[in-house]
Amino acid sequence: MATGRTHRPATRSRGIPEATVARLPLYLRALTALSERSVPTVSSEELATAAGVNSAKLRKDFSYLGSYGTRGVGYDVEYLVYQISRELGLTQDWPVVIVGIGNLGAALSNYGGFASRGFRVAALIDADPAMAGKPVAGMPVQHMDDLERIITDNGVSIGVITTPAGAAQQVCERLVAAGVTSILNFAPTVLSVPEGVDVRKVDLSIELQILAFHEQRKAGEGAAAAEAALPPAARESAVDGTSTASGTSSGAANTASDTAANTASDERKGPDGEVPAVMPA
Ligand SMILES: NC(=O)c1ccc[n+]([C@@H]2O[C@H](COP(=O)([O-])OP(=O)(O)OC[C@H]3O[C@@H](n4cnc5c(N)ncnc54)[C@H](O)[C@@H]3O)[C@@H](O)[C@H]2O)c1
Repeated sequence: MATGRTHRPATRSRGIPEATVARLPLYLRALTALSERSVPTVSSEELATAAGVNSAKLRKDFSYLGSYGTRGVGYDVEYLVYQISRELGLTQDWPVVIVGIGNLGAALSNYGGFASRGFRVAALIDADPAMAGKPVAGMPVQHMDDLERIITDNGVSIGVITTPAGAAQQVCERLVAAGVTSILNFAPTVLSVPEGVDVRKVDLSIELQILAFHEQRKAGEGAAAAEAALPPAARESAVDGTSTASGTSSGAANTASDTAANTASDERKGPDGEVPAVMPA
């Protein structure tokens, strides 16, 4: 098996940069909400705010789709929903298998949001013989022995891995050998896949680490601002009185921030520069 990562050029063959592709689901979510409220048109500023994206970036992103909007009117909501869905391949039904039906796998199986976005859970698969035939989210869990047949019969190209980390690579290899070419990995491990297989990873603890880093920085800034607001005499006595303690604690805080920042950014990129599926806000 090749060293395995998702090797993708920064720009897709049809000329849409990966960063734009990563923002398309954000636009689609905001547009779907507008469509549900029967809003006919939206300005780039309104849509950018709803999607949490800068409006100049949004206009640039939409230019890749050939969508420029109408001056003074904005973008046609329904047409943009169609365009983005088509670009993301969501105008067709995607059968998906979930492998590892424990706490997380069962929770994902019960999530209703996949179907409305074009993803049909075709099968739930687990290695535990005691699970076989048990209903989860209204479907019987199937055994790993049947994985290859299930994938072929259902034409599955997307697999979700929610097994323990130690089993994930082996599960991944079986999925790929059976014809799966896209994997959403929840297990906390880096998967090796051959050229042509896409892996997206989701790790909520990494997102929490990034938030912890920002929380810590906010707390540090708050303490500095409070100290700066003190009258000079009080500031000096505050510094004198706590010089050792504050020196130690701020040194520790810096070290911890640096560690959190490094961990978060290293983990976020992955060794191959792969970006996790969940993007920070
Ligand atoms: N990405 C995240 O944010 C996130 C959050 C929570 C959990 N996780 C990860 O998700 C995974 C599952 O967590 P969980 O709490 O659901 O665990 P769990 O133990 O409840 O479930 C794991 C399931 O995988 C099955 N399994 C084990 N080996 C298998 C194999 N070789 N083939 C098929 N099935 C196999 C087990 O029988 C079990 O049903 C873990 O790796 C965990 O670290 C990730």
